[in-house]
Amino acid sequence: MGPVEPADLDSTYFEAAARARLPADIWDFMQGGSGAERTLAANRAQFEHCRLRPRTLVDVSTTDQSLTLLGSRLRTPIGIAPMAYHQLFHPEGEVATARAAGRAGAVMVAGIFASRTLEAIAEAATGPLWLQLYWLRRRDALAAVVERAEAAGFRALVLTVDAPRIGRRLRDARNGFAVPAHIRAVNLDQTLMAASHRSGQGSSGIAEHAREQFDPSLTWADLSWLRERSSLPIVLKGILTAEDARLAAEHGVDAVVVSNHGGRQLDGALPTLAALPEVVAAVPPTLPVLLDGGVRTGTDVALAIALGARAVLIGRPVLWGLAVDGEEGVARILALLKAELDDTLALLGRPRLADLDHTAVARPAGSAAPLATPTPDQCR
Ligand SMILES: Cc1cc2nc3c(=O)[nH]c(=O)nc-3n(C[C@H](O)[C@H](O)[C@H](O)COP(=O)(O)O)c2cc1C
Ligand SMILES: CC(C)CC(=O)C(=O)O
Repeated sequence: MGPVEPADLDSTYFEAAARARLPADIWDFMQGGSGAERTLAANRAQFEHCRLRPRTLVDVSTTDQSLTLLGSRLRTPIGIAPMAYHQLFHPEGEVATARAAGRAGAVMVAGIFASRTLEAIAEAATGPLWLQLYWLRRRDALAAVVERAEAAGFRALVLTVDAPRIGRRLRDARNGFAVPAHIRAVNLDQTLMAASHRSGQGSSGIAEHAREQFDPSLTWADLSWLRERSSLPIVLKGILTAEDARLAAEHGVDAVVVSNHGGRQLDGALPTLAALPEVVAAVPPTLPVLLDGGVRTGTDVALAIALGARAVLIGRPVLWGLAVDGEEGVARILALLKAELDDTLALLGRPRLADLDHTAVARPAGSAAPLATPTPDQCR
């Protein structure tokens, strides 16, 4: 083995390196949140606030972070969150990301606004792929994408439910951000995407595009339309309350993602780690609950799993890796997070994911007292 690169010990290296490489408006689009960015900050603060309760004299000579999720075998509970337009960050776009996910044994959720075709992404992937959907007014276009995804071998549909319109992203509005003309959501008819490429006065192309093309009248009753069109598992992304978690279970969805869209939608929404326990408590134990938002270290992954998440999704750090070194950069970010989680499992005295339960988390933060059962306000 050669010398260890300092970069491979610290994901903040990738953040700084990505910032140095990216044009300011693309950096802002990626890194930013909505409004005063309170929820963006709260996602991180909640992880900082929680503390672990390590057990000792446990045999940790073997650690194991593998699991089965929606029928797919994964080598890690760390997956890639859906994000639009990976070619903003590297010319190979989603194809590079998919290769890196495969190398890590991680699930990748491709976005409906992917800049590479579903077929090219599927060809590059050696691990499971899911496809994220926004509910477009043009249901025929949505149905066509779903059909293509199924044919290409995608294994689940992830419907984003926290975006009837785009949050007030002030950085994008100030920058008049528009998706550059040479980067396209190639899986959709370009007449449906034109507004994304036009920068408006005091608004962004993506916000104007969503107003034009997203269907804000979507309700629970519409889920049956999607169910009728595909036999793939359906995952709802953007659940933050017990009420909606219960409705999701009642409507027969196959998994939910506790998410506030990385602080990019409703500013002031609660941080995902704080919402997680009530969502987990509201659904049957067989229904997988995932979490995203602010997961930056192996410790964060362990906290989320201990509080009931089956897996986590990573957003911005994947794009930092992609911007720095394409497939290799994403592979390095995923390898780093996996190595950190492996260390955490060993030092926490919980060598398998199944050993990680609420007794691994102190409550309230800083207190050593465990709880007999998890409560919605654990670690708040
Ligand atoms: C640049 C960017 C683009 C995104 N695009 C989408 C998208 O198209 N669909 C979606 O459901 N979520 C999208 N998200 C939200 C992510 O899926 C995820 O919820 C969030 O980034 C997780 O938080 P983190 O970045 O703090 O890890 C996007 C996030 C970023 C940063
Ligand atoms: C093109 C956008 C709707 C994608 C995005 O920025 C997001 O969903 O956060």
